[in-house]
Amino acid sequence: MSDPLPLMKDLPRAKIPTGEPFVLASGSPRRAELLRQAGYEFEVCPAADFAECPVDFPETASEMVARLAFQKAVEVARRRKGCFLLAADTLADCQGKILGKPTDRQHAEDMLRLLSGSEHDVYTGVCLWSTGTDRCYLDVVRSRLKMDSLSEETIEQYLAGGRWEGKAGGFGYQDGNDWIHVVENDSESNIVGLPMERLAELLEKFDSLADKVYKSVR
Ligand SMILES: Cc1cn([C@H]2C[C@H](O)[C@@H](COP(=O)(O)OP(=O)(O)OP(=O)(O)O)O2)c(=O)[nH]c1=O
Repeated sequence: MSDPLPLMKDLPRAKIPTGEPFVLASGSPRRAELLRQAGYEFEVCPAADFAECPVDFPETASEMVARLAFQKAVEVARRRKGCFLLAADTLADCQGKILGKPTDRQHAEDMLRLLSGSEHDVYTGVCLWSTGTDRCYLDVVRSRLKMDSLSEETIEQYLAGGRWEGKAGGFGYQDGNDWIHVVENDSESNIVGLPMERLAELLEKFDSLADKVYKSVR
């Protein structure tokens, strides 16, 4: 379900460091809306679904969002030359269980029941990549949330509204629910898919932070 993102006040914006066209390598309507609200000019070029392929080795939620953001950037960088790419990935982590987007309503319900009454973390991985100069930087931002214990009625109502679709952890912080609270790092934009404050910092410092994507072999 596509629902409008409430207006977020005072979202920061920074210059694209290389002057290349800015490309959002994501199909997330929330990420595009956040960039628009901050006043960025950009094109949208989502990564193919296979960029989110699963792997069979242990990794933390933080490692996984960094890897997936990088994979999405790699996939788009192959096709879109001479641009400044931004790719991202968002996951929730509750007691060591990593929660991505629910595959169906039952999956969303299972996630909500797991999160109900607990604290959990939301991680967003951000990959910035200047394809013209072949320099890249990866970062991860974490926010901690607490969900009240949800009644059967609340779970049923929320699932019936369909707003769980396409959202990591099966719920949207932005949906105006009074049962979800920020405990640490109140970057609301991070929770909904793109840490706008960190993005502006990374753009400002990109020239000193970023490194060649591959140093020796390409
Ligand atoms: C935790 C949380 C996530 N989300 C969203 C942000 C992301 O769009 C989505 C996580 O899925 P992602 O795989 O990070 O992104 P996406 O599939 O929407 O887009 P793409 O893969 O093309 O980049 O969950 C919310 O909207 N609200 C929330 O509270």
